[in-house]
Amino acid sequence: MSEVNNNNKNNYANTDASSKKSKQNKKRKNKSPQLQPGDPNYKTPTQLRNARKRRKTKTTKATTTSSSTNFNNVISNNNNDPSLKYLSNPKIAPTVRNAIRFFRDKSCAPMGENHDTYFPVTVGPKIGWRHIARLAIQRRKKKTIQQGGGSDSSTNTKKKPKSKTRIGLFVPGSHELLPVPDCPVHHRRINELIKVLEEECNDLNVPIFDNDDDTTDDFGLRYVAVAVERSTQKQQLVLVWKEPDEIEDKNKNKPLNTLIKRLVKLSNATAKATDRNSSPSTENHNQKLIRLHSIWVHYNNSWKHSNSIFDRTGRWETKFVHDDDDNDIDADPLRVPLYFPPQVFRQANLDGFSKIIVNIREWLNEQLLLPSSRKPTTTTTTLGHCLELYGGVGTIGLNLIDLFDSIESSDENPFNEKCFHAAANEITTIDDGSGRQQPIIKSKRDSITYITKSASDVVVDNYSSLQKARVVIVDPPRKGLDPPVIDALCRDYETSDNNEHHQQQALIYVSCGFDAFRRDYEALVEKSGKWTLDRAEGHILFPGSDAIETVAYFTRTK
Ligand SMILES: C[S@@+](CC[C@H](N)C(=O)[O-])C[C@H]1O[C@@H](n2cnc3c(N)ncnc32)[C@H](O)[C@@H]1O
Repeated sequence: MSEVNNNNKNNYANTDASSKKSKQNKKRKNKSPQLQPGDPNYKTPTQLRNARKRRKTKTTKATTTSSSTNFNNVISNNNNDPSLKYLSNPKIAPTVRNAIRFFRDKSCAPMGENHDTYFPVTVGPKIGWRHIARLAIQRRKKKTIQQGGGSDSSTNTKKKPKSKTRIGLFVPGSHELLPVPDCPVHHRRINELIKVLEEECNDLNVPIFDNDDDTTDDFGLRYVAVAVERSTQKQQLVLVWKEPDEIEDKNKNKPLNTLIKRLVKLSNATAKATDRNSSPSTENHNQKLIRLHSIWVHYNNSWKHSNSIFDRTGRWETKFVHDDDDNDIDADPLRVPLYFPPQVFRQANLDGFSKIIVNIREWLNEQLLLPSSRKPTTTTTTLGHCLELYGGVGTIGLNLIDLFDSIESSDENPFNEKCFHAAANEITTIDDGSGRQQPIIKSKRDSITYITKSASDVVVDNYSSLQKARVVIVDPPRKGLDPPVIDALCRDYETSDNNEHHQQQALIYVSCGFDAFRRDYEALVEKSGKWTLDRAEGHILFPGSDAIETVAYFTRTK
C-alpha cells in the first residue's frame, strides 16, 4: 500500500515538475538567451544532467525519510509491541491454537469440528481492556539543535542537548525503551495519566534513574505503575523511585514530592471541574485531565535490573488517597468490594476475568448445586466447604461465598490477607427479600477464612481442609502447580470423612500458563487417574498477545 501511495506521489511530483519545466523553457525562449560555452556559469549538457540527478536523489531521499519516519511511528506504536502482535485476530496466536489442538485431542473430536463444542474461547473487547500497566521510564537525549537557520554556518549557535522523558515498555530481551503513547489496549485513563506524567517530568526536570546510562544521576524515578479502578475510573499511580546512595543526599527526593504535589493539584482541578457539572473534556482542551484514586511511592533502591519493578525489600509509602466517595457500583446480588493495593496481584483485565467468575458460578450451579438439590434426600442448598489455593486477595473465592457453607482461601503473599478480610467485612448481599444490600450474617462471615502460606504448605498443614473440600480452586502463577500440590491432589484421600455430603470432589483450575497447565493435566488425569476433565474453556484476556487463560473443571474419579 505504501508503494502505491509513493508511486502516486511521484506521479504528481513528475507532473508538477514537467509543467514547471515547460513554463521555464517558454520563459527562457521569450526572455533570456541561453548561456553559451565560455560564458560564466555555463554548464555542459552532461553537467546539467548530473545536477538534475543530484537534485532528484536529494528529493527522493527526503521523501523516503519522511515516509519511513511515519511508517516507523506506526510500527513503534503497534507492531513492535509484542502484546499487540495478534490484535487483528487473537485466536491465531500460537498458544491459543495449541490449546485448541490439545483439547481437541483430549476430547477425541474429529478434525475440522468447531472448537466451541470442546473448548469454547471467549474474546472480549480488543481495545482498552488493560486496566493495569507497569512501564519503564527513561530520559532520551535529543539531538543537538542548530539555531540561526541561515546558510552561513558561522552564524549558527549550538544549543545544549535537551533531554526528554519517555515512558514505555522494554523491547523484549533488551532495555531499549519503546514508548507506547495512546496504546490501544490500555484503558484510556492509563494513556491520559502517562501523557500528563511525561509532560510534568519534563517541565519539572524530574531526575530519571537509568542504571544502563552512566551519565544519569544515581537516583530518580525508574518505573511507574498505573491501575484503573473500574467502578470510578480513577487512577492508582505508583512511582517507583531510586533513592540516592548517600544518606545526606535525601534532599534529592524533593523533586519526587514536587511531582506528587503537582499531580494532586491537577487531579483536584479535574474533580472541581467535574463537580461544577461541566464536562471537563469540553471545558478546556489544554487542561491536563487526571483523576487520581491514590499515589504510592515504592522505594526500589536496588542497582540491578530485574523482571519485577517492585523490590521485595523496598519500602512503600501512600502519598495521596482521594477523599471523595463517588463509587457507583450497581446493586449486585452479591457485592464484593475487592482491595488491590499495588503490592498484591491484580488481573490486568478484570472485566474479562469477571466473565470467568460468572462461568465458574454457572458450572457450580448447573453441575453441582442443581443435581444435588433435585435429590429428595439432600437438604442442603449450598456446596459445603471450598478450599482456594493461590487465591490472591480472594478475587474468585469471595465472589462464590453464597454458594458454599465455608471458604478457606490462601496465598503466599503476606499483603493479601488484610485485603481479603477488609473485603469480606464489607460484602453485602440482597437475600432477605427486602431488596436492600445487607451485610452478611456473622456466622457466615466467620466461615470465610484466610491462610497466608505457600500452597505447598497449605496442602500439608491443612490437609483436612483439602480432604473435606467439596470444591478446590487453584489459580497458580504461570509456572503452574507446585509439585507438592499435585502430589496432594493425586493422593488417595477418598475416605469416609471426605466432604460432609460424600459427593464427588471438584477441582477448578484457572491457568494463565498453558504449557504448565498441560504438564499438570497429564499428572492429574493421565498419570494418577484421580481426576476426570468435565469441561474446559479458554478466555483471551489479553487480545493481541500470545496467551490464553484456561479454565478446566475436573471431578474426582470415583
Ligand atoms: C495468577 S495469581 C491469581 C490470584 C487470584 N486468583 C486473582 O485472580 O487475583 C497467582 C497468585 O498466586 C500467588 N502465589 C505464587 N506462588 C505461590 C505459591 N507457591 N503458593 C501460594 N501462592 C502463590 C501469587 O501471590 C498470586 O496472588
